[in-house]
Amino acid sequence: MIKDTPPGGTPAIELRGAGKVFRTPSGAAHTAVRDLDLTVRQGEFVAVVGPTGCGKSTTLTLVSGLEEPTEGEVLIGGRPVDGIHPGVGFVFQQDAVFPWRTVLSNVMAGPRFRGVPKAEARQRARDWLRRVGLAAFADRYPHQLSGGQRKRVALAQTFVNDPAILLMDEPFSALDVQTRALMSDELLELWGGARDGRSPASVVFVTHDLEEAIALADRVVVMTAGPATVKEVFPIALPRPRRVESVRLEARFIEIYREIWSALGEEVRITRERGAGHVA
Ligand SMILES: Nc1ncnc2c1ncn2[C@@H]1O[C@H](COP(=O)(O)OP(=O)(O)OP(=O)(O)O)[C@@H](O)[C@H]1O
Repeated sequence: MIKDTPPGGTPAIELRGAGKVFRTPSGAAHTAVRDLDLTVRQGEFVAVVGPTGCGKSTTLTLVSGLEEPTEGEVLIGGRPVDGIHPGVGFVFQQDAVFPWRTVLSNVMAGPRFRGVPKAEARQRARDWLRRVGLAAFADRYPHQLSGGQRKRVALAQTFVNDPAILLMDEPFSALDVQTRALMSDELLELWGGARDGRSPASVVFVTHDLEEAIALADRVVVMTAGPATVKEVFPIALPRPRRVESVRLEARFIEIYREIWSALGEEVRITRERGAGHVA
């Protein structure tokens, strides 16, 4: 087990003994996550893997401020999370685009909402559309784009707000395998080069795909079967820059995969043996 303390400076995200109990419609208590201890450093890319339904998304909603913990603490930049933090960006499996707005207007929406003057918002949006390879698509509507292109819009929409923290919940899982690998590479490039010489965003990336987790992350967090807590944290000592299609063929990658799978596979088996979910 790797001790989870950052080397110095204020950690970007801290979960300290955090837990979440939901009330089900029948009034019963359902523990989704428990005793979560995790620190994400500034500029660190952390991937979270765990069996289906274990509580990965719930962990993200606690960090996002969309839900409050019922136990323990969640801190961003050393302060308790109190509602949705302006420095946090999200990318989910479902695209959060406005279907009635053009691509450009979608990417401008965040800065406009934050009070950026129209001309500057347009300029920033155009710049991000260029960076994600969609400069020629600014006037299209979301339904006129492919799944991968819509995902690029979602990335531009998020990065245009210059988030210090990026929360991603299976952002590429609806894409085909090749597009997915391409998008992972693009994400790494955007993440590495986004903040003009400043430390990159701190990322928490939830995925079902262990290969994706290893290819992207500095550390991979394995969660237990639900109610989830941190089972083990694995540092990924693979050099950057990485290209996901080539890095996963490296001998070291395969060794890391085996090591993490021995921890994750056990939790997946427990979840399967219980059936789809767990009894709270
Ligand atoms: N609002 C809610 N009310 C009641 N129970 C909830 C609520 N949200 C989530 N849960 C339950 O909490 C548990 C964890 O759900 P969560 O979505 O966090 O898991 P997950 O690991 O992200 O799942 P998956 O891998 O399938 O996406 C599940 O049993 C789920 O049914």
